[in-house]
Amino acid sequence: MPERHRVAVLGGGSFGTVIANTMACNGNQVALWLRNPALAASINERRENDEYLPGYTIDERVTATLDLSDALNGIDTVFVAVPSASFRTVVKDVAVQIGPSVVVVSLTKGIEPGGFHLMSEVLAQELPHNPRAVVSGPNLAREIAAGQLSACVSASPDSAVNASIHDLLHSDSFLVYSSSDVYGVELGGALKNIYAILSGLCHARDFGENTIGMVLTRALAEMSRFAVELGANPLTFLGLSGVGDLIVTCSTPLSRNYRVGYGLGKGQPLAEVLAGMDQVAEGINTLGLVKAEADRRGVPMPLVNGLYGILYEHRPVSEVFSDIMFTEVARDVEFVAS
Ligand SMILES: NC(=O)c1ccc[n+]([C@@H]2O[C@H](COP(=O)([O-])OP(=O)(O)OC[C@H]3O[C@@H](n4cnc5c(N)ncnc54)[C@H](O)[C@@H]3O)[C@@H](O)[C@H]2O)c1
Ligand SMILES: O=P(O)(O)OC[C@H](O)CO
Repeated sequence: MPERHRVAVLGGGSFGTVIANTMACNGNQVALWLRNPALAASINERRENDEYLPGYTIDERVTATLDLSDALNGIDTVFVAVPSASFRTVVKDVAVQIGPSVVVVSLTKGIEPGGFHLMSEVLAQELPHNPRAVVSGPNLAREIAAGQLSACVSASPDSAVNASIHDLLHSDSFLVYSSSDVYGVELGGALKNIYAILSGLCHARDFGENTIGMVLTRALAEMSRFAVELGANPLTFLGLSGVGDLIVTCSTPLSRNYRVGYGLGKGQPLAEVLAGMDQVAEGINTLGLVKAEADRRGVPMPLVNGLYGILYEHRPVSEVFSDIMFTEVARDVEFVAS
């Protein structure tokens, strides 16, 4: 297969690695930038990210590098796959090293701590002249690595940018759809992490499937309501990056956020659950940020408030669920039942 594009992926965790490899298998030359020399050597010499995706073979067209300038040299597109807490720092370094024609894509599903900035807003602030997009959807890295059929949504106001991302990423096992609703797509990916924590907690407490179905339906109502307040299209939440990602992340221990909730539901303190994870669970930070923003805007978020109470105010789970289901239900019933 002839070389097609030169691209960079920033962040050598599970998602950065699988997206880098997906593009390489499509014939593109991919620089994967990461910080861990041993991991770079593992990828370059043994074709394996032995820390995050052991056993997954990485194509020869992926070159791991510790040098950001090297990674960005001669590229037409850069994908950012670091946690939201590090996103701006990384993007600032990128901004001084790329020209205005390079397409910049966020793969990150979170909200910047210390304010309420979505990744698309950080990109607009730091790289105002570059074409930009976000990619989100029901995309468990391990399942993509296993070749399970998966699909994502590329969102940009510029259809040519969506087309270029489709060209890089789309394959027989990884389908790429397009949207112009950037906020809707990225908010779906960020907000569902909160409800994945809640779902993990419900599963740990052996709640029935009927109950969990009701909780997730309410979650969809709540996240859509919040996102619409921020300018998203409510219909986006009926698609892959909304309800699609919500279903996946709330259903499986492959999700880090679900695992956090499961541990909490089994009585582990939050600090202990997090100490046992070597990967980011974005929902923890997102929960506090969304609660503060919803309070500020006056958006009713009973599930967010309830989970916040369990995590940070030591409220008993049974008391919170009683409140959510019997006291605060009225405002969501209209949406859910219609
Ligand atoms: N893993 C998935 O299934 C998946 C799927 C879709 C989206 N995402 C999102 O992608 C983002 C990254 O997730 P992941 O699964 O790859 O996380 P991860 O925890 O597996 O890896 C994150 C990587 O970023 C690196 N990193 C952190 N701060 C950095 C910095 N300042 N500079 C350079 N590198 C830095 C870490 O060292 C690590 O290698 C998250 O926002 C996540 O929600 C993950
Ligand atoms: O492992 P999580 O909980 O970060 O979820 C991974 C992906 O976002 C699922 O689409």
